[in-house]
Amino acid sequence: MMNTQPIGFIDSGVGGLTVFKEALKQLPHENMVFLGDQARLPYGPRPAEQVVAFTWQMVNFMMAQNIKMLVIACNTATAAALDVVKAQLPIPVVGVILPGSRAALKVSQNNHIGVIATEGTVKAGAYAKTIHDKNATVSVTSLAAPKFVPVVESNEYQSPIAKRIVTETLAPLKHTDIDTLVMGCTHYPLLRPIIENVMGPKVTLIDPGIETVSEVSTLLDYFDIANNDADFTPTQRFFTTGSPSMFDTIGKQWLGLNQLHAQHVEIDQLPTNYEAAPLDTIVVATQNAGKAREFAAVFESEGIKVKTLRDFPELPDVAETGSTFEENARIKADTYARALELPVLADDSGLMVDALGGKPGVFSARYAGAGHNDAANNAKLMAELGEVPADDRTATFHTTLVFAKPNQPDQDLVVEGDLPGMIVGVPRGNDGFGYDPYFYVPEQGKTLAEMTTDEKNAISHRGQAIKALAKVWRAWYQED
Ligand SMILES: O=c1nc[nH]c2c1ncn2[C@H]1C[C@H](O)[C@@H](COP(=O)(O)OP(=O)(O)OP(=O)(O)O)O1
Ligand SMILES: [Mg+2]
Repeated sequence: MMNTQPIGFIDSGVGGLTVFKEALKQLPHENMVFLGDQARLPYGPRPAEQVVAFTWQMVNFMMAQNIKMLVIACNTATAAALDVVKAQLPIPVVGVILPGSRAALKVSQNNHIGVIATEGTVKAGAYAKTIHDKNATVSVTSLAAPKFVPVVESNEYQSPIAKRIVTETLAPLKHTDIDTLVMGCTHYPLLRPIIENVMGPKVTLIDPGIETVSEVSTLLDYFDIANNDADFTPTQRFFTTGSPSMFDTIGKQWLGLNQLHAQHVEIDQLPTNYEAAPLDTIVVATQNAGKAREFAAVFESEGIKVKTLRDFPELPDVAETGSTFEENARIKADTYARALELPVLADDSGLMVDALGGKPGVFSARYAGAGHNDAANNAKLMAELGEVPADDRTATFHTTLVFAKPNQPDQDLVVEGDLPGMIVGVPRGNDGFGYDPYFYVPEQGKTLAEMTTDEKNAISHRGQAIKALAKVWRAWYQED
């Protein structure tokens, strides 16, 4: 797969760059976007509701960058907002606390883990809770280190001041027997040499960022949204709500880059909650103009535009290799949903003639051979039916519709519709497409090609399937 949508990283400031640095290492082909909310840091002392509101503003900024995955590279924001953001965003969201807790549990020998973090993270008990969920016998000692973030953000993290602050702050932990210390704020790994020095060799430091990026990597594969093109040279973009010059200085140093130009952005007017983009377009994975017209007639009457594969000429064809309508519709919907990163509706349909043992069925489009040629297909149908008497020419048109979301291959929505009728020996009517001129509907006294699009939709296999879809798709669309 070649998915070049970026991965988004958000933090209150430059701390998230410790996670970003790890991502550069582990995910060398991914485009990435970073946002630091430096104008409003530190997040640590703020009330949780405010951290949630600020986080949504960062998330909304990121969603406008068309990201395929979000990393909350901030422990305070993870503690306050991960659950709600994860529940509402249509893309995968990763926080830092669970991966950090997992790493600490793996390392600790004596089951006594220390955590240093911001006041917000400590107050929420985020690490203690997550660690105890996994192993209730472990004891966790948490300590707030509110002075660390300002030291890092002012680019003093290698200075004597930093040494003094770290030594003073960590003093209470020196009297414990912790053998593992989680750096529970993404700013802290910048202070790692000093923290290591103060805590001594018996304490192993945990940088949750490293484990977080491993989880990101796993999820990219799981959702099949990684960019696996080894020749691809990715770009990194950096945004800050504060001053780009300070960001650039620390960023270049920490990431070891020669060039780094962060762009200043304002996000405080963005919404503090998430509103899914209103659905105004449905993509139907079809090359068939006749089908497209019928979908458009239904959806456009509800104010929804219909796009088809003709609007995306760069997309490759897929082979309809299934042996049922549903299999083929799934192949079309799933493949194009993933390629477009959008929900996609596919239609697989066909004509089943009783006197021909249900043929042409799933082979309706290719009845007379490869390619789409309605005239050749109809000629073959007439030839095959030969002298079969009019009364025995019963047939059924069938449609299976599959609606697929890009990130949830197991949640495809499937509906069907059937229309019984008769195959006539002489074509009638100029509307419709495919086998329509030969498909006679006794109740209407017309072939499908003698009906307007609306008349056909009112009774047809496709029209019925769309009606079944109409009852369920909005709820399905909004589900995770
Ligand atoms: O209402 C219909 N009225 C007349 N003919 C119809 C109808 N519905 C399906 N049919 C015929 C057309 C095609 O020969 C085959 C569907 O094949 P099927 O693969 O689903 O569609 P397709 O290849 O034309 O377009 P695509 O796969 O890009 O959606 O059955
Ligand atoms: Mg087809």
